[in-house]
Amino acid sequence: MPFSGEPIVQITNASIFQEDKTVLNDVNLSVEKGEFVYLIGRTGSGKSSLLKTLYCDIPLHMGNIKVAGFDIDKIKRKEIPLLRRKLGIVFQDFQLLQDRSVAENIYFVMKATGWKDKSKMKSRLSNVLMRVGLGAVATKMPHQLSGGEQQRVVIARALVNEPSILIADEPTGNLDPEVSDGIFKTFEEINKSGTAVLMATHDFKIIENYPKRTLRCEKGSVFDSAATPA
Ligand SMILES: Nc1ncnc2c1ncn2[C@@H]1O[C@H](COP(=O)(O)OP(=O)(O)OP(=O)(O)O)[C@@H](O)[C@H]1O
Repeated sequence: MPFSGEPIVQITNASIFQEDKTVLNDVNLSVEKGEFVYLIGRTGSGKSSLLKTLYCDIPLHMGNIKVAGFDIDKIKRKEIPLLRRKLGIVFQDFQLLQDRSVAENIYFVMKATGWKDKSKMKSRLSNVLMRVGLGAVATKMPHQLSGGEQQRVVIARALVNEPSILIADEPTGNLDPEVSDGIFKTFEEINKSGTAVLMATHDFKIIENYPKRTLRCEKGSVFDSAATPA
């Protein structure tokens, strides 16, 4: 697939920290608009730390990172919600509010990101649920859904503001293989409609079945499967 324009993620000479410890050194990579990239590596190799730095959950102390047009090294506190509106973030543990219905979970994010018009909210709700293959679940409570369905709701919630990139941290980590496959295909569908996906995963079945460019965190560095050997 041809990619055009400025990358959606551009990392230049960045070091990734956890508190005062360097987790990854001198990271240089980019993710193009509309690209689908895996982030792999052993437990503790720095995948989550790298992703968290991209959405400003961990501060960037060294280097430059540009995400969806925002300079992460210069970003002001008040701009962080604007950045996050351009990103869809999906975690392993579904992080749905358990005391609210599916619709209320999604409306919660809409309200927090400035949506006001009730009829537009309603139509966006059915649109995002449809995109993840969920029909009549809007009034259900999270505990009435399977793990796979809950993860679909999380993906739907992440799509509310039409993000340019989905950042997913082990999105299939807690699911059975067949369910994982279905969730993965949902990410692929979303990617086909133009949203870039950066997915940290340990799920080697998925990587084997759906090979893509892979970034591997190892011994403090990130290796890119697309890089030409020196
Ligand atoms: N909140 C934290 N405070 C201090 N150190 C942390 C914190 N979270 C992670 N670390 C450390 O940072 C390093 C990288 O962890 P990170 O969670 O980024 O790895 P990971 O590759 O995502 O691992 P996993 O696959 O288990 O999620 C590890 O040495 C970890 O112990």
